[in-house]
Amino acid sequence: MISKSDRHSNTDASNTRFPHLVTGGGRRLGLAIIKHLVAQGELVVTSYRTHSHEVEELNSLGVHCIQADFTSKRQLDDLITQIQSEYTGLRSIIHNASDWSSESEESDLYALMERMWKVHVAAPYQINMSLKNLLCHAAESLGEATDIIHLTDFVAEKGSDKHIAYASSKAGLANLSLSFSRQLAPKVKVNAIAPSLLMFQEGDNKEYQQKALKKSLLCLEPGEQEGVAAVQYLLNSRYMTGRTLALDGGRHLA
Ligand SMILES: NC(=O)C1=CN([C@@H]2O[C@H](COP(=O)(O)OP(=O)(O)OC[C@H]3O[C@@H](n4cnc5c(N)ncnc54)[C@H](OP(=O)(O)O)[C@@H]3O)[C@@H](O)[C@H]2O)C=CC1
Ligand SMILES: Nc1nc2c(c(=O)[nH]1)N=C([C@H](O)[C@@H](O)CO)CN2
Repeated sequence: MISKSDRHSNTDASNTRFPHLVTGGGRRLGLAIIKHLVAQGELVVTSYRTHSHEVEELNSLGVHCIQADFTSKRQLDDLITQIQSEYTGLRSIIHNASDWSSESEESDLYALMERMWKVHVAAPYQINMSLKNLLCHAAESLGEATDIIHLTDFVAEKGSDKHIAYASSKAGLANLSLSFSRQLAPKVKVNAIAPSLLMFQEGDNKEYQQKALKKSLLCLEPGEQEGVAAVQYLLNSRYMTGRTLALDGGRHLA
């Protein structure tokens, strides 16, 4: 029997390691979270929508990459079925996948809201409901709580002028943290991370960037590692659940 202190943080007495599931792992924050976990020797499964050289890189790192567009119920069901058939437990589920669409980009507003809800609420809800038993099994085997982490957004609480449907769906995602933290305690901790600005999109011009930076007290673009550090804090925490880490540079006071 190896002592708990000798075990890898994510290995049970039978030396079984339980993977992290990260959704939207093909770029930016999701990709950075995965590389951070892999660098620590963790096992990772990820869902991606669009195949890319980054996905190929993740495959070469031993990450189990599964294609799934969350606007397709069949693809979401297939993702869940594949994970249920290949794994007996999960160390965490990190809901990072997101579609940041605005009203200006979509003439069919019903379709926009439907897509926002599918990606940010329906998919995380179905994944949590279908895979919570794997999180609980891993917690029992490891002798410590496992994690669900929802990537929400500052605008979930404040609303948005140009991303109304997006913001409302992120509020729905934030609400999932409350229900699942009550339902799954103490085996599973359920928390959210609500950034206001982590990193700009490639196409954001200087005028837009300057305007966005001035919205917070700290006036800076922290970068993806700010989000990675928040994820690691929640994975390490033994006493936080049902809460949200606000990564907003003091925007609530600006
Ligand atoms: N960047 C920031 O400043 C902020 C980010 N956040 C949140 O943090 C998280 C990470 O942000 P960021 O890295 O910028 O996100 P990105 O928008 O750059 O990437 C989102 C990921 O989600 C995937 N995705 C998009 N649509 C779907 C879909 N229909 N089905 C499945 N996957 C999909 C994308 O896949 P593909 O690459 O194939 O398109 C991509 O991998 C998100 O939840 C975001 O809302 C919140 C506030 C600020
Ligand atoms: N899925 C995404 N959500 C968000 C993004 C993004 O790039 N992808 N970016 C933001 C911005 O940082 C915005 O808050 C300020 O420019 C918000 N959500």
